[in-house]
Amino acid sequence: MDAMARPGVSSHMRLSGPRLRSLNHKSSMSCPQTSSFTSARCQLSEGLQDIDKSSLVVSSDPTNTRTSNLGGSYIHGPIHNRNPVGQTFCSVGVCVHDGSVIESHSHAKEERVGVLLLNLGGPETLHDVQPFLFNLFADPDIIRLPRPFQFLQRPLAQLISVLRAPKSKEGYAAIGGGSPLRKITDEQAHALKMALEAKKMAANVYVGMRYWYPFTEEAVQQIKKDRITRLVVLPLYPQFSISTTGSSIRVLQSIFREDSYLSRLPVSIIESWYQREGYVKSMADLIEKELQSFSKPEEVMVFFSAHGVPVSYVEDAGDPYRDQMEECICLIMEELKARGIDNDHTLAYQSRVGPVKWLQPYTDEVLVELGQKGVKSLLAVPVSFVSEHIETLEEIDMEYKHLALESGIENWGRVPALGCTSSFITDLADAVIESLPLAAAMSTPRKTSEEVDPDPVSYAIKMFFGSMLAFVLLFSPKMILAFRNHLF
Ligand SMILES: C=CC1=C(C)c2cc3[nH]c(cc4nc(cc5[nH]c(cc1n2)c(C)c5CCC(=O)O)C(CCC(=O)O)=C4C)c(C)c3C=C
Ligand SMILES: [Fe+2]
Repeated sequence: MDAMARPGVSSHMRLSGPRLRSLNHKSSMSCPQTSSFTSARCQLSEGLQDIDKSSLVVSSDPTNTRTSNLGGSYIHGPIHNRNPVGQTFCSVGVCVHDGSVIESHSHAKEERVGVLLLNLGGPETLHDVQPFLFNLFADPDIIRLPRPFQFLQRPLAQLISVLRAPKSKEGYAAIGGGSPLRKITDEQAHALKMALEAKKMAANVYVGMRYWYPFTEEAVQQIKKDRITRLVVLPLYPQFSISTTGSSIRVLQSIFREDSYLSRLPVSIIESWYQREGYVKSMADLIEKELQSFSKPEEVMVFFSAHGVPVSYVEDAGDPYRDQMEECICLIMEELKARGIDNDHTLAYQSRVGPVKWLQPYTDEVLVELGQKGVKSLLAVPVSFVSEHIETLEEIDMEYKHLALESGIENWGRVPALGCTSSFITDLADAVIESLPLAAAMSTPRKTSEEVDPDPVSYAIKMFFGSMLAFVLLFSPKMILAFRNHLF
């Protein structure tokens, strides 16, 4: 894996702590890495001492977020005073700037602050589903092929997207014919802009999606047009995964290193923020409130369901996702315990795709097991994402609810996604303000000659042989078995 394309991954590997493996537990333990928000901070700074600074971009961060910039350096030391407020005044989604403000006569000290929210994106209509899936499977951070086979990426993506599309379309049809992600993310962007303004920071907030409109590339073009002078990148995933935040950051890096303005722009990336007190408390608030809807709240099993990733991401590629997820759940349960709520809880992983092994235990299997063990009341808590989306609205609310009730669970509830919850958005605004002084210019080198796009003839040859090989692979026994079992 390209070290430059994975800011912070090496540090996460070193920061990883012991794992929690028990399926169900009382929240009487202390969290593996941290026993309080304060100690989370100490852990992070200590972990940074032995990091290879040449390949690492994580900064010493007193803010309970893991922050990096796009370059190869990181900044030590205390946070300085908050920055001056931006000078561009445009509303989210419009971002038409007043040229007279933007032009170069502006005072040297004037900052135009931008915040770029990164998200996955989703098909807006059923017609979009297959091309959206193509974009997703064409991402080398989603299907990780060994180097010699990377030329197969696009033909394979084409095949898998066509084969997966009918199943995905059914799901999107069941939730109204498209993903709500764009609308919700725009609302979050607007709410964040307002929260920043309330804290006396004017900023443009942009939305950049990885696999559908508005694409990250479009958002970056707008950032350029608006002549933003300092940028905070905020992925809307609380925990870091190579497949989500990592993938979006890789795209950003490749855009930034090709552009002289962008490569000089001070940027700070908030890589993960699941440890932030505001996020943890907001999640605990939602759980506490939802527990009250049960007749016997203390008997309810709190069931955290996270989006899975293939095991190889964690075990071979050093994805910190599972460690961060476990620590996140631990922090939420500690917060609940501090409020006198001591329910049993468990963590499982949902949404596996394809014939490889994913993080376990699997949500569907655990639900059946819990039903068999006599659990009668269960509160599902989606924990890897902060908007409603297909996997909450269809997979959890329909498929898993049905399975749970069939398995003997009698009382079912589900915590809503955080969305625009004000305590959460306010905390994101704090995260942005805290990370702003850490922004530094990107300094990654341009593409090497090997990485530069090939000439059209060799591209056509590769595509032809790639398609043939993908076709052969597709009919291999493992793939046939996967399709039979509806794994795609
Ligand atoms: C933390 C969140 C997510 C991780 C990690 C993640 C990894 C991951 N996902 C796929 C395959 C698919 N994901 C799909 C949709 C989807 N995924 C996430 C989040 C994470 N994915 C979200 C929020 C969404 C929904 C977007 C929406 O439209 O609402 C889909 C498409 C839907 C479907 O067909 O199920 C696929 C496919 C892989 C392979 C992967 C890790 C390698
Ligand atoms: Fe996904």
